Amino acid sequence: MSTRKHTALPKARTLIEALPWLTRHNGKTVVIKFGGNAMVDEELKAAFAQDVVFLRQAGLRPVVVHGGGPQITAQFDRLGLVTEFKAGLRVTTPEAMDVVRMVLAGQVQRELVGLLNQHGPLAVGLTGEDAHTMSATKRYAELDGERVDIGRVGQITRIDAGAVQALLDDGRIPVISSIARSEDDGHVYNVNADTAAAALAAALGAETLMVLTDVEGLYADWPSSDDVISQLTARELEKLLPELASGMVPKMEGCLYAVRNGVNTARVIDGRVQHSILLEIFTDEGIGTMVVPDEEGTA
Ligand SMILES: Nc1ncnc2c1ncn2[C@@H]1O[C@H](COP(=O)(O)OP(=O)(O)O)[C@@H](O)[C@H]1O
Ligand SMILES: CC(=O)N[C@@H](CCC(=O)OP(=O)(O)O)C(=O)O
Repeated sequence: MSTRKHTALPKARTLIEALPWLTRHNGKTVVIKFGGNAMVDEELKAAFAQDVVFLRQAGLRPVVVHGGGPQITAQFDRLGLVTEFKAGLRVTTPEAMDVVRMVLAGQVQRELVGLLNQHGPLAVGLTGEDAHTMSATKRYAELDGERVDIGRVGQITRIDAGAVQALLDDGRIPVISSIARSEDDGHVYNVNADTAAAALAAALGAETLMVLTDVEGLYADWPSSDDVISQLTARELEKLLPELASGMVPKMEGCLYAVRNGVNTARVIDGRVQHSILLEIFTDEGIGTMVVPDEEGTA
């Protein structure tokens, strides 16, 4: 009996350590972007689902916005079709849009909803099309100073967060695919998932935007070094933006947009580390890169 008590004590301490964080975050909305590159294996995806459900049961209001770039590319491969990116955005013909929509809404979103719902009737999947959650107009890519037509790629013009708020109020976990309804015509647009998550976080007045990816955070001098910048202000990030490359660009632009539009912190964290969400929310040692608004920072 006494041995059992003794071995259980560290567990109680761990729970107590989380108390100030639980108090601080109670009732707060957290938008979590789960990148396609972070969905490495089944175990990680299951741990992701556990973390999100944990947040919900601990009194937070988590919202998941998911990507699926590698999964979309794999589907193109299976179909024997070629797909290309320009300035980090997928060239999306109307036929390609069908594939993007099928993979994001029909495959990746369904899988995440299924994993979350193993813990109860919690997750509800939707795309930005549903209830006009995300509206967009055509976005062009900038290549060597030239405007390039990349098809049905959208830039978000409006977020109607009503349906997402209603789901949160009902105790659900919304899982959202980055597809937007078109303001221009009756069709839909492919939206980068980082951009979609940032826009939604701002519209929801979220406390935190958390972007899970396949690196430890923002590297100061990528690819020469893997020193992670643990914290920076919006102004510091703005100065760094022109030097960033590839997939980090929409992530950091999204973080900047979020903190400049009412979100308290925006973080990029390593989705390959199991339970990285819990480590980031409930401990002092943040594990990735945290962007804070100017007035709270050190710029
Ligand atoms: N400064 C940087 N710090 C970290 N990663 C960077 C940086 N610049 C570019 N990257 C690249 O960005 C990638 C993450 O973006 P992306 O591949 O789009 O991921 P996701 O599918 O999670 O959205 C990293 O794997 C890395 O190759
Ligand atoms: C316009 C554009 O490029 N859209 C992305 C949408 C998915 C996405 O952003 O997925 P990750 O977060 O996994 O990169 C695409 O088609 O790949």
